[in-house]
Amino acid sequence: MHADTLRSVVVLGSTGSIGTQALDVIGADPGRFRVAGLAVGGGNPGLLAEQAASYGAEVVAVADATAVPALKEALAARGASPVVLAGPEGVAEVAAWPCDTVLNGITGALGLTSTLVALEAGRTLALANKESLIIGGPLVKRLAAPGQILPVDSEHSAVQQCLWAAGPDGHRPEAVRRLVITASGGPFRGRERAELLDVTPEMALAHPTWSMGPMITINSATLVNKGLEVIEAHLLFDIGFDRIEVVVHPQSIIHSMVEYIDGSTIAQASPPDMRLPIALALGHPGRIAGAARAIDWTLAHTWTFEPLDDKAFPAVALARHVGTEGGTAPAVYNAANEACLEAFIGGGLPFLGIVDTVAKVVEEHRVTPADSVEEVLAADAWARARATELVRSVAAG
Ligand SMILES: NC(=O)C1=CN([C@@H]2O[C@H](COP(=O)(O)OP(=O)(O)OC[C@H]3O[C@@H](n4cnc5c(N)ncnc54)[C@H](OP(=O)(O)O)[C@@H]3O)[C@@H](O)[C@H]2O)C=CC1
Ligand SMILES: CC(=O)[C@@H](O)[C@H](O)COP(=O)(O)O
Ligand SMILES: [Mn+2]
Repeated sequence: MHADTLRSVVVLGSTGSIGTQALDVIGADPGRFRVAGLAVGGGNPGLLAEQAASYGAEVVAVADATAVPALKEALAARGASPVVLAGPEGVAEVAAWPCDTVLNGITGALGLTSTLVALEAGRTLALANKESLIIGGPLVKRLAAPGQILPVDSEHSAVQQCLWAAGPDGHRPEAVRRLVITASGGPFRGRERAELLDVTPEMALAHPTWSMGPMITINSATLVNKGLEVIEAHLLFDIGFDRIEVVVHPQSIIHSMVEYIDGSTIAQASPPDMRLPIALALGHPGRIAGAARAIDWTLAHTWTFEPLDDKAFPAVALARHVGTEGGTAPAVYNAANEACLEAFIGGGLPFLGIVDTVAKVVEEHRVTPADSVEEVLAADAWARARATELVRSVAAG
């Protein structure tokens, strides 16, 4: 590929699970990609410096300004001299840095500003940070031109591929009967509610099929991740909640499906490896050869499907409820969950308390429109504070 066809990429959250895999994809094809900028929280300045030096980033940012001295020292030791920015404003500046594609691999609601800034700057947004779309909802959608957001989340990348595979006619909304989103079921699949009483963070962090950051891993255990993904699918593909189904598929090989009105179902299948959806979003509209391993059809293997147990795992039904309410409701669901995760990891809330508390916060919330960032952030702040109060009152007995 000629140098002027190089695609420049900004990777936000470059030291995390998505970020490091994105750099693997980029590094495997230096004729296709170059790294324009990197941004992180600041927990691992040494790794950020190493990435900046290896990939020749023009700019790096750490959200936590106290990490700057260690970062500068590590950069100097590697002979790298990118522009160094700090604080949330520094991260936002990297999100708007001149480039072709911004990959948002930041975790949680913190990723909202970057999503908005990248879209406003006109960049193609490879979106792993589902939370920003879910909480920003109409705000994010208003900013995004058709095709400007490319999903990185494996299920949504799969749906996108199924829609593309069906050709121009299959992509028409009236041709689609429903989307079927697959869920691994997490480490506690098959358990009843009573069997979830003494689940520890260590147990919840043991995902059966994917290796991911801690927040999404625990969200997979509670099925909150699948709830968020149902809302994400509704927003990305403009389809009603009554036409989005969840099916448990423990092997995580079928990443989702589209059922058409004529009874045909198109599914996307590949071994669980995020480098495939990342490569697809970064390389779009091309496919990157060897981005991930394909299924080995010489080995005997079985794919199974089962219904979701909504009694033991009510998070998906709750997400459908907040998604249907719209406005600030999804932001409240997400923020209450993030606060509860922190409490669970810190030992201050039992596993079942996570979704129970989110449900209480959602019930108390008076939904308002989410037409501005301020409205979304106010709902987010209220939900975190209320969830924290409820957690404390439970702990106090
Ligand atoms: N991991 C996966 O396989 C998948 C992840 N996703 C989604 O992708 C996103 C990232 O997940 P994952 O990679 O697992 O998470 P990780 O926890 O592994 O990584 C998060 C990254 O975000 C950085 N970060 C934290 N705070 C900020 C901030 N304020 N500004 C900039 N960067 C920040 C972290 O830096 P530091 O460590 O310095 O704090 C780290 O680099 C999530 O939204 C998740 O739901 C979706 C599908 C699959
Ligand atoms: C890899 C990915 O996209 C994750 O969101 C994954 O789907 C989590 O697995 P669960 O199906 O267990 O939520
Ligand atoms: Mn997913």
